[in-house]
Amino acid sequence: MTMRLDYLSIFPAYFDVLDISLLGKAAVNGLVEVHAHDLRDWTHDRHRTVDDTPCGGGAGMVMKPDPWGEAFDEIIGTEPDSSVHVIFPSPSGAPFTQSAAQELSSAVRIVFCCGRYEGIDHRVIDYARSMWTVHEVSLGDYVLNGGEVAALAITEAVVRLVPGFMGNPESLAEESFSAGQDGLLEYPLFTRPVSWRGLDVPEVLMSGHHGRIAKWRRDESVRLTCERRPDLTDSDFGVPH
Ligand SMILES: COc1ccc(Cn2ccc3ccc(-c4cc(N)[nH]n4)cc32)cc1
Repeated sequence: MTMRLDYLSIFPAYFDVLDISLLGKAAVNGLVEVHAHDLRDWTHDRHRTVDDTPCGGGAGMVMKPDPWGEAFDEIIGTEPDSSVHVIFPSPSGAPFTQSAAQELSSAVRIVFCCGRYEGIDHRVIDYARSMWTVHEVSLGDYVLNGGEVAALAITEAVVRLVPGFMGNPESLAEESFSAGQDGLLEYPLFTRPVSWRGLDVPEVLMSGHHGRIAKWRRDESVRLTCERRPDLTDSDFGVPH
């Protein structure tokens, strides 16, 4: 099953990068199909205007609804279809999580609507909600200039979970935030040389004693999680506060 990804933006060149590395390979393997579109292709004035001043006043500019609606008609269609997932990155969106990425990895179609300026006329989101499955998502509590970088991050988080994408699916189970780690941060990783600039690999990892290695790794995950992400330590996970 091929996943179709569409990107609507006034900077479609942001998505040229999707031809590189793993994502490029996935596209070649037919796992994903990527289409980037310039929102200005759905404007009709000489200046290809996509923005206007906010109703009710306020600073900055708001993206007009018209180009979005015409782009939707052409790219997605005019019939409702709940199997189409439309993602609006937004500073006021719900936090994007690994479980959201997991859910989206089984989608047949995802359309990323990348806003700029102060954002998109809200009726665009309301219209999209009446037609498709809409997700307004934030990448985190920091401010970007537009939705493109967020769309790239979400794309990578989702596509790497598509069955057949990762060469070694076992590696997915051991990662931070994956269910396999009980919601804990990943333990520190080491490889050869065993001694490097006076810094040595922890002896336990060279002991060949799998039980002790597993305990060291678990203890390190708990220590790191308590130190850096107390919000992840919850009595449900049995991790001490
Ligand atoms: C505070 O109000 C703001 C309103 C708009 C903007 C610029 N902008 C325009 C579209 C757009 C889409 C996503 C994001 C974004 C997402 C996250 N996690 N941070 N920033 C930012 C975006 C900045 C701030």
